[in-house]
Amino acid sequence: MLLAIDCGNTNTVFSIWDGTRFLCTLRTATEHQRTADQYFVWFSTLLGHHGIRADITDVIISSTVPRVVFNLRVFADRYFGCRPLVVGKPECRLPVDVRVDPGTQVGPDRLVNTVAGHDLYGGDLIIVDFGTATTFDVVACDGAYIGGVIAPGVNLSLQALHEAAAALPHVDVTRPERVIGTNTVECMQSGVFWGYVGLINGICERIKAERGRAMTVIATGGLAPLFQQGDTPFDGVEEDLTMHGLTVIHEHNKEG
Ligand SMILES: Nc1ncnc2c1ncn2[C@@H]1O[C@H](COP(=O)(O)OP(=O)(O)O)[C@@H](O)[C@H]1O
Ligand SMILES: CC(C)(COP(=O)(O)O)[C@@H](O)C(=O)NCCC(=O)O
Ligand SMILES: [K+]
Repeated sequence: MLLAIDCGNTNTVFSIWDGTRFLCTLRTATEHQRTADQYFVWFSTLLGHHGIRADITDVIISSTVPRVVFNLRVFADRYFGCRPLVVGKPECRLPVDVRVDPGTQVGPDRLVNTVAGHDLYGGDLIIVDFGTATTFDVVACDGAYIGGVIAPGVNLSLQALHEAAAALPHVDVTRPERVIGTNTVECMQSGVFWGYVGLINGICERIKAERGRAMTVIATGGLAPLFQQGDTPFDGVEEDLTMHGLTVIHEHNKEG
């Protein structure tokens, strides 16, 4: 069985793939100090709690935080006796091209999303991923990653308002019915939600105009379903897009 690990700047997600389906998905905060032993205590406790017996033989990691990779490598080696595939490292081959400026380091999560999007949808794509940052990945019809957009994440924007302005509280993102708020919380929620809807629409329109063609827009990340309710141009929402991409990349590396 494959253990796929997707480490973002906020959360790290572990999923066990048995070749047909994901047996479970576990989420923990990303902390670079966490040791291999700490990962294992947490991981094995939760598997026990869910009554899952998993015979893990392979591990694949995508990490937007380089410092956590060392301990995740030790975790794979010590507890599953395997050398993990790490997306973005030269030994991990991708089934798609990456066409960006020479020397550019593309976030591995964006490469994984590209592979998954191309596998599931084909064609020209825009992939919107709501993480710590909100990223737009542009995928050509042959599956190549050809660039994109990085915008501040939704929660990061709300957090920044709260931290920078003494009178603004911490609020959660939600879809306000009206644009005009009649109290501070509603005003902030409107600014972030409807502001973000404008950002998503505007960027997708401009990408399509720049490419001069129709494109399929896929959204992923925890907040994708929320924004689907806001006049956004999503043709599909795929909550497990990154995990799917990790299984495709693992398979591709096994093949040859
Ligand atoms: N379903 C959800 N509802 C509300 N907020 C969410 C949801 N899923 C994730 N978030 C928030 O979105 C932000 C980004 O989370 P995540 O997608 O895990 O980012 P990353 O991949 O960068 O670690 C975090 O602040 C997280 O708490
Ligand atoms: C843009 C990101 C910070 C998004 O990461 P996330 O929000 O998933 O933690 C990450 O993909 C990254 O660090 N990228 C490197 C720069 C680039 O992709 O061009
Ligand atoms: K992510």
